[in-house]
Amino acid sequence: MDTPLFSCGFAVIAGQPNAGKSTLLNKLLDYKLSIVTPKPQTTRKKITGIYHDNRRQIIFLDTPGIMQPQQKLHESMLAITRRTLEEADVVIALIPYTKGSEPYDLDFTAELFNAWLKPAGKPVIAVLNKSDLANRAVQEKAESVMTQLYSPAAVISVSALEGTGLEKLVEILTPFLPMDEPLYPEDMLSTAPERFFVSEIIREKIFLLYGKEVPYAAEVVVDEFKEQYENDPSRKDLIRCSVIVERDTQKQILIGSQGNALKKLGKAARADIEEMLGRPVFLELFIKVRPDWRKKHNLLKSYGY
Ligand SMILES: Nc1nc2c(ncn2[C@@H]2O[C@H](COP(=O)(O)OP(=O)(O)OP(=O)(O)O)[C@@H](O)[C@H]2O)c(=O)[nH]1
Repeated sequence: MDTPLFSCGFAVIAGQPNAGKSTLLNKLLDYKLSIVTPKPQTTRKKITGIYHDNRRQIIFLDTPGIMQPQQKLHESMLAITRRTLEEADVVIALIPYTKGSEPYDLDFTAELFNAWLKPAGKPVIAVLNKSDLANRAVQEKAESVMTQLYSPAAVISVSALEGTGLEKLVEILTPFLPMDEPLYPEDMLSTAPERFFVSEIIREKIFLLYGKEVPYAAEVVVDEFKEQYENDPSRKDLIRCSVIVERDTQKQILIGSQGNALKKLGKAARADIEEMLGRPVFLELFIKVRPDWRKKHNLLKSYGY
């Protein structure tokens, strides 16, 4: 009897901020791996998520959204996107439908294909996301225009939010993956460590709870992660984190009157961290001011950019 064929490879998700990359990844893996917020540019670093079934293992690499760099942090984020594209066996160009006069952002799509995807030279699947916002006639037209203009290897409309079209997308990606043994164990969802997800959860809550520039000026560093619950269930795991901001005024906003805003942040983050880890934690947040950290090479490096 023939051994069953198995494919394994890397699919990079690239697109504009807010295209729905994180939502797609979470839905495909049926797990909230990547933070999702209504604000653009929440994904700052590459995230690896691993999809596994009996025929294939697809290692998805999420990338920071492509935009015009306005500061050093953005330049580092774009460099991450460029390097990630080099690792791809296949690229998902994720383009969201919009409700405006154009079915999707025509200018950005031209830039995505011409400036980013063609030079990378990898097979590209054009994935039109948010299909719940466009009727079938609009979708068919958009798919055919996309094929004429950019000749991707395939075009498909999906709704990451509602989960439609995703099984078909997995089938479309498969022939582009090398025939190979799985690289990772089948129950492994990501290669990133737990402490990375802890800092991402806190960042997500900052994006959801605070307005204006505060979330963009904030970075979260896990200073200490003491696992003690497993050996002694009377003691919760202890997680100490610094929330870095650029100015004193931002620190005051994060803390809020009588510390109420910070308490709310801690409570919301702790609930999600406990759900992710499946055990109780004691979470301590310290707010620190590092003036202009987003412009300083050394600080960016120490935060992993
Ligand atoms: N209607 C609709 N909304 C969606 C869909 N997919 C994502 N969204 C919404 O679009 C917004 C952005 O989604 P994200 O998944 O955070 O987008 P992203 O591309 O990861 O964004 P960045 O982290 O900024 O690069 C969120 O409010 C999502 O709920 C979809 O299929 N349909």
